[in-house]
Amino acid sequence: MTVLDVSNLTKIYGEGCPDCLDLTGPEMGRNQCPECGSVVACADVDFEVFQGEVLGIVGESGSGKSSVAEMLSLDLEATGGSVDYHAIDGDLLETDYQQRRELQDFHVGMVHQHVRDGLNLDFSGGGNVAEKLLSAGWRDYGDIRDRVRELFEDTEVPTDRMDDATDTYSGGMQRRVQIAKAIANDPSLVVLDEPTTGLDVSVQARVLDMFREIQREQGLATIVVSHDLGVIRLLADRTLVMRQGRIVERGLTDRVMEDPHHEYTQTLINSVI
Ligand SMILES: Nc1ncnc2c1ncn2[C@@H]1O[C@H](COP(=O)(O)OP(=O)(O)OP(=O)(O)O)[C@@H](O)[C@H]1O
Repeated sequence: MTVLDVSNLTKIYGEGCPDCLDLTGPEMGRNQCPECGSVVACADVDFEVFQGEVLGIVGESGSGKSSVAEMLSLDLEATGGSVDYHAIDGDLLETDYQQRRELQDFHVGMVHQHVRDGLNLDFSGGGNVAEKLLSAGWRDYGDIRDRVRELFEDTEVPTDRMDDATDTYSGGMQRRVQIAKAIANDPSLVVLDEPTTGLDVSVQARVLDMFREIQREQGLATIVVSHDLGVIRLLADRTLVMRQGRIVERGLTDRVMEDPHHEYTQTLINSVI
């Protein structure tokens, strides 16, 4: 089942002009329009995401990955395009404020690149997850505690730390709490933006393994955005490669990694071998 169908997704920072799209992109070697100075973060981005699959988006810093992720998690307004989303049977980009809140509360879980964008570090870890349950209508204190405990167990956060302030948690624990919060209301889509930023290598592997297990068990449609090919290789079934705001290559992750067709993908892969 198709969860998300993205067509011509475009984000331009700035006023934009009729030449922006023609004068930017990988062939032009830039993402800033020389005519008007606007930055074309991404343009003409097309893809589908199916239930139970992980789609990876990889590219170097500035290629437009986060802009795509934030538009799909409804944290950033798109300049153009359409996103058919099965949960609302319509265009995600045409939703009003109320619908967006509802989608973020129930249907789309986001794990932000920067912990501070996803968690209130002054709240307890449990409080951060409880906040997400409260916004979805949970009211009974005991039920909320039980659900938070269950989510902490699933994401391997020590339950005896539930009531401690989140800023006393390790980086890996904070990332796990973000994942617990993202999946709290059984969303149909989870977006992970650079899920291992700031974690050391052994912690990265444990967080990714834990997420992969939950993702498989729950059949979550997931988009994972990373500059790190190791993260993409470990999580993604299919991969899109972005450069200067455009998709330059797409395919099954194994194929993209082992037999990259585009010169840029070959350079990316060679740079980590
Ligand atoms: N608020 C903004 N105003 C102007 N330009 C922006 C803004 N946010 C992002 N950009 C520009 O848009 C382009 C794409 O940025 P984006 O963050 O989507 O890329 P990215 O691939 O996720 O990079 P990173 O991994 O470094 O976050 C970059 O050139 C960036 O400088």
